[in-house]
Amino acid sequence: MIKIDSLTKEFSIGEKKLTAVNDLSLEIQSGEIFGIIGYSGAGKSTFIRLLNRLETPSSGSVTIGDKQITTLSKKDLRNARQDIGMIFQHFNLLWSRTVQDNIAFPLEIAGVGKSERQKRVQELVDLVGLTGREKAYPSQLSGGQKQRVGIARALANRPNVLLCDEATSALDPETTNSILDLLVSINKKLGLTIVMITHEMHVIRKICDRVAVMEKGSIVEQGDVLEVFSHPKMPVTKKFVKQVMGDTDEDEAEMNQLFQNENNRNVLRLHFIGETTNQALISQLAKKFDIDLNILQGKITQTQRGAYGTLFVQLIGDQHEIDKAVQYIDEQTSVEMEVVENER
Ligand SMILES: Nc1ncnc2c1ncn2[C@@H]1O[C@H](COP(=O)(O)OP(=O)(O)OP(=O)(O)O)[C@@H](O)[C@H]1O
Repeated sequence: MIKIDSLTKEFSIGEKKLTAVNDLSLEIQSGEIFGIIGYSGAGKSTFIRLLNRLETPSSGSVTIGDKQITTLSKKDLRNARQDIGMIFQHFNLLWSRTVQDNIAFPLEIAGVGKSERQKRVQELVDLVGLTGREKAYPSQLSGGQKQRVGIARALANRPNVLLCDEATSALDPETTNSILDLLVSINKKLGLTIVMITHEMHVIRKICDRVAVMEKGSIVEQGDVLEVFSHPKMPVTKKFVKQVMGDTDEDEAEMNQLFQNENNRNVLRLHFIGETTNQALISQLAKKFDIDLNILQGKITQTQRGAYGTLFVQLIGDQHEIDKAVQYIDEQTSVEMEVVENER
């Protein structure tokens, strides 16, 4: 477990003091993928660099496993860092070294012998999907491949924790997805705890179990990703959710317009959260009851903890059958439902 207690980092700029991380406390469980999201300047990079003491805190503590990182001597810190891998937005590779030599670098520093090093490097190359590219130089690789080298290098000494500092921000959406998939598979295969900072809600949605929202050096909201998606509290969180879900207020307004038309009766708003999200519900309803279903609008998005979203559906047919279908959704499924009333 990672335990962060009242962590504060102040920078002095001339006479002025700037508090980049402000009395921040947080617990991250072993084996989870924990995301920290915030806009530029929120203090995310400073925070993640405090975890492995690339930045020295002004006050507070960071404990990873049984080690209090903040009080370790330089030598003990060097050893402790072998348990904490890190990847970066701009990869931070050694440009004059090949893929295999970049990955071997932390093993050389740790004093691992040549034959064991070679074996480990090959394992890592295979793990991150770079087989055949061992002798390439970073300049010959795509952005996604460079990040794969970064990940392999970060995992070389078999760390328990992987810190990701905007690891996909320099990548196009498709490559971002492939790197995120790789991180999930590594998390599952190795039981690695992953802490990632990002300004993209898509990253949180796709791979994180829990999320904390950071603003002005503090965490203003945190929880399970699904919970935060479905019930965002703070304005900043609502803005991030909008990044992925679109503007739900606008959607509502559009739907209300539609309901002014009296032909639009029997409209349901189905709200899916997590395991309850069962898109098969629509086909089930059509099979079980003598009705047609017309999907008017909606958005369902997948998270690590299941899917989340809203569908507006109109039920068409005999009112008795429609009532039975509504009762079925209400009583037999865990989908949250609201019958949207026609105002006329
Ligand atoms: N070494 C430093 N010296 C002085 N101020 C710093 C230093 N590092 C960061 N800051 C300031 O601390 C605040 C938080 O910066 P930080 O980089 O941690 O934010 P961030 O959320 O990661 O944003 P970004 O994604 O833009 O880097 C900013 O106001 C920044 O200017």
